[in-house]
Amino acid sequence: MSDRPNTPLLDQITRPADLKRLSDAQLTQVSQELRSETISAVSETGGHLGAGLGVVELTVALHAVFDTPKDKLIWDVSHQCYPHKILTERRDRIRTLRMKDGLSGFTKRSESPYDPFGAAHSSTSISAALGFAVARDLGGVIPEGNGDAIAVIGDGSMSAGMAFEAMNNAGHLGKRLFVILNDNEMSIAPPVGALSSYLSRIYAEEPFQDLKAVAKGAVSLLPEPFREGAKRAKDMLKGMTVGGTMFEALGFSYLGPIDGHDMDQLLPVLRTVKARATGPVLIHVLTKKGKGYAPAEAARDKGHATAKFDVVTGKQKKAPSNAPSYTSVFGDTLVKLAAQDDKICAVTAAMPDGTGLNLMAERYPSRTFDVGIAEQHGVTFSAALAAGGMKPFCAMYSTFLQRGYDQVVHDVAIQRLPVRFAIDRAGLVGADGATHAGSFDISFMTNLPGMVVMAAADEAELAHMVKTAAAYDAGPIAFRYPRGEGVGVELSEEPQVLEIGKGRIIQDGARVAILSFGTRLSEVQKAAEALSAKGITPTIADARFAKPLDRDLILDLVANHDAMISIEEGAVGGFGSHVAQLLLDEGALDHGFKYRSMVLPDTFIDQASPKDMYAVAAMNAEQIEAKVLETVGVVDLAARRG
Ligand SMILES: Cc1ncc(C[n+]2csc(CCOP(=O)(O)OP(=O)(O)O)c2C)c(N)n1
Ligand SMILES: CC(=O)[C@@H](O)[C@H](O)COP(=O)(O)O
Ligand SMILES: [Mg+2]
Repeated sequence: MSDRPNTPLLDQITRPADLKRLSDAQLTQVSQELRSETISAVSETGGHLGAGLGVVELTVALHAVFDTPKDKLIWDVSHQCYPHKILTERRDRIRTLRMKDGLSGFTKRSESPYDPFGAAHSSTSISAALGFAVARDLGGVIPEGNGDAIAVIGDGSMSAGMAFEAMNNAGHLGKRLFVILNDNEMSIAPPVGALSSYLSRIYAEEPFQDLKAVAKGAVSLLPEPFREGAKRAKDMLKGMTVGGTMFEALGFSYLGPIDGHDMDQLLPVLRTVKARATGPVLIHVLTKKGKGYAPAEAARDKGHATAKFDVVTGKQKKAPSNAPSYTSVFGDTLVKLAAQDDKICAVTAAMPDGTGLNLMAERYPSRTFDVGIAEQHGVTFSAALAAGGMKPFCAMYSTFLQRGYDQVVHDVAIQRLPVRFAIDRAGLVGADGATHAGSFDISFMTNLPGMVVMAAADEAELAHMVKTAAAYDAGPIAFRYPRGEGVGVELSEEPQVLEIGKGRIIQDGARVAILSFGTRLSEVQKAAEALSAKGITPTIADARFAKPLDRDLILDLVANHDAMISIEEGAVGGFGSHVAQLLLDEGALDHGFKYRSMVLPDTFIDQASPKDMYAVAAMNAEQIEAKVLETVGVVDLAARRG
């Protein structure tokens, strides 16, 4: 290491092996520099700031003690991985985070060998770590080698069933495995539930300052790892919990709680477990989300996610909005309907603000339930609320509803229970990338017998669909809408109840019909304007429903046009596939009628702006225009040659 004064130590770190040459005091200095670098980078890119700031010391300590990438460091959700990326050969690209062709905002196997397991949905890390540990012990061979497996999981993510399924299995198998429980007493919103209270009680029973003093005393016995003192420190730390913990009951050794911002505690404890552990160990680390950046620490969400910002003031640089977000239209409409109907209630899985249910929670707290990160439970809970005579709105992001799919089938659809699924973040979402894209819900919901599936073309349509769902008691019903702002249409005072299975004509035309499902409608309209200059006026229809399909509307379009193109913000197997099935069943394609569908391509699309992602998917106005020209056979040869 350079002895040059004032040279940031971080400038001398390219990869974790470089940390091994530093003293403990220098590691503390690296942490400070890493925190500044993280803040500086996220101020330019926007993204998940608070979680990363909370694990800066932990990141340095883990990389200093363990031997990544041979040892497998697995970040749960991985929204806290920016400091990890800086230390693992990616500092030079850290200012491209979440951008097109830049670094992913999450861990990603294809990006780096230091990311042994990708994530972005929560609570998968313990299962993954256990899989690596078992593969190691069975002699699995991979280029980086198979060392220790370490899962870092937050208190919010620990509330999901999957984490406990993994703990249960790990405790039974008894493999050497490390779980770091990063307890910052925050999820995106303040954490909820009995587990959260339990974790607080673990250290509330002993004043934290006392524990800290004892822990410090214990670890001061450990000038070097692997000495006799290590065992004593371990025993002392373990002995601090009164009467054992639920983790011990599950077969883990429990260590802690320790202060996750104090390198004098983190380093010796990690060295101790690395040297001594034989089975599964859980290390309970207390941290602060947003640590070390006052605007994040002061924010309601502790800086969970931010737009680009000014580092000095913390002020976020957001583009002014021209229309309300779909999320807020959903939240506002639901609150209005709940005022008229006391059976309306709402369920969110740890996303009250993200789904707009914060509005419902403020106005009707006794009818609003945040179940924690527990989509499976949230869906079944909603099913039984419906069975019990309530009108539950189960509001989830499309991507997270995937986790509750068996419950949608088994508990809701088969029993024909009138759960109202409000599916937010439908379609391509932008900077969060492929893991968060809402690509599959049209397919997986329309495949279910008895499920009604709607997509809003704009924010006014969304309000109608919320009202339609509230009025529909015959079985389950779902409506989907995208992330971000509406298109700026006027919202009616009184939303309407739509007729189930009926679409609407937006524009009458000739030769070709465009049948839109969802918010591609505005792109279709832009394409139609460009086409009119070329002498083509397509008919435009908004299907509103993918299930049941508006057969009359569709067969009428077939009867009066030479060709039809459907478009939806979803993968193959959804709306277009159901339309194709109808046309086949009706023999509508037997006589040369041309039908084409525009769906998301059969690839996972990397992060970029939604517009750029839809360009990759070939679903923006220009591409719709090209599809129409191609379909009706008026291909602009000059443009093609150009
Ligand atoms: C299955 C799933 N549901 C919801 C989310 C959205 N989400 C991302 S981070 C987060 C909070 C996680 O809290 P915690 O694990 O305590 O981490 P912290 O942000 O506090 O570091 C949530 C709810 C998700 N990523 N995955
Ligand atoms: C990490 C995670 O899963 C969430 O924080 C997600 O990034 C939120 O997305 P929205 O910004 O669309 O609410
Ligand atoms: Mg947390």
